[in-house]
Amino acid sequence: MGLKGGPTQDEVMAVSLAKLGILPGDRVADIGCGTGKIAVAASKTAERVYAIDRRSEAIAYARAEAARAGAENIEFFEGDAVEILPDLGALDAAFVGGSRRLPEVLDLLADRVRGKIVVNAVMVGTLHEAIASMQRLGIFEEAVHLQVSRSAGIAGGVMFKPINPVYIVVGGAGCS
Ligand SMILES: C[S@@+](CC[C@H](N)C(=O)[O-])C[C@H]1O[C@@H](n2cnc3c(N)ncnc32)[C@H](O)[C@@H]1O
Repeated sequence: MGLKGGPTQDEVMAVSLAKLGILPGDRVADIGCGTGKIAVAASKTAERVYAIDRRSEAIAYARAEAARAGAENIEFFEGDAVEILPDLGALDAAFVGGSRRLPEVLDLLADRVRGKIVVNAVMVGTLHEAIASMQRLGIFEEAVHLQVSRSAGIAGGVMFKPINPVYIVVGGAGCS
């Protein structure tokens, strides 16, 4: 794919979506939507998905991916999530793939999300920020370290090649 940062690896997305537990009728935010991969996957179950990214090239890319997938229930927002979230109202779940201003983003989500908040972190600093913010807000549930290796061909045989490890941080029950 031609976009810096993403797409989320299939196995990481599968665990993240399982932790989000999106239900039919849900309103879901994908914060830092990048390629739109999570937004498109969430749109298959959710009623409405709000895909937010501060980079115009990410929004353009994600829009094209959504059109290709025939996903008509995704609304796109270009800008920082901290500026956009206050206008969205209540949400049922939120996926956070972007780490800028993470403590502020989590403050806003804790007030708005009825269900789960799932953060994907690649950097240890982001992992710490996510856990510390969720603990401060009283919404921290668990963190998962996901290390996946995939089969790859070698000299007529099969070996396993690791993909980059990802931390999946889960929070919830911030707002009722
Ligand atoms: C690692 S990429 C996300 C990958 C995406 N989940 C995918 O599957 O393609 C992180 C994205 O988050 C965006 N981002 C980071 N912090 C943000 C914020 N506070 N508000 C909006 N977008 C943000 C970046 O511009 C970048 O496109």
